[in-house]
Amino acid sequence: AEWGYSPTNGPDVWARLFPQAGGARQSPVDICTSIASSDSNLEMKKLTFAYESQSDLRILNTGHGWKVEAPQSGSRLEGGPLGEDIYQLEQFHCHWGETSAEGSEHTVDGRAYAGELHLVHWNTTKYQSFAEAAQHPDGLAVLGVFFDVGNESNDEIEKIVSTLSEIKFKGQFTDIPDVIDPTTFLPSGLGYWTYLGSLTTPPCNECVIWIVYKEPITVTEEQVTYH
Ligand SMILES: C[C@@H](NC(=O)c1ccc(Cl)c(S(N)(=O)=O)c1)c1ccccc1O
Ligand SMILES: [Zn+2]
Repeated sequence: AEWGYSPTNGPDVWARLFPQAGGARQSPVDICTSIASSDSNLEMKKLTFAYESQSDLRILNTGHGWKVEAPQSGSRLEGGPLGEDIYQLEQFHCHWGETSAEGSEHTVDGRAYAGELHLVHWNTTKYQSFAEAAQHPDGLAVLGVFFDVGNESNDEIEKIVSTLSEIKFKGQFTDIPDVIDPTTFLPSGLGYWTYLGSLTTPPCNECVIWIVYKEPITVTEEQVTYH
């Protein structure tokens, strides 16, 4: 049974096929800024990240957007809400919609953004593999970055979007020749919201520490709409 986003196979029926989708810490959520509380000890342990630049990364058409496989043993995400554990980049992917008025998974006070980039990491301090980490409540950490549509195109996103014409159909993949540095996807303002949630796609494992940046990055309409 293929899951998707239609009335017959979308989020409202995922729980029939994927029991975790009916759980108590499901993502995405609407971030209500008025009730989000600031947590002083998050400020004490600054969230830090270090990525490598990689070329020839494989990009896949997942049928729900694109996904770049980027296992980076040299990458590190730590601090902030991640306790003493170190998380390593596994992949990054994008969610977007038919128009630039919608497409993000998280919303902020009910407002959707044109799209949302997810940098998926797993806890290498405690677990031996991504698959194993995804079975534990502190197994994954995902950085979410909202896309705002504006006049400037994002050069790094362009390196990715420029390959999509080669992978028009679900399951197709190709290599991105350019060097990609995931650091360039992050906004300059590093304020974020964080909460304990899940994969937003099946099997919806409740294993994700979410870190959603407040500041969106700007991309052009062409960079975030289906063609
Ligand atoms: C879209 C893509 N999803 C992932 O690869 C994915 C994996 C881990 C996380 Cl943590 C997330 S997320 N969105 O919570 O950041 C998404 C996907 C495509 C096809 C089939 C299954 C499937 O999962
Ligand atoms: Zn995602």
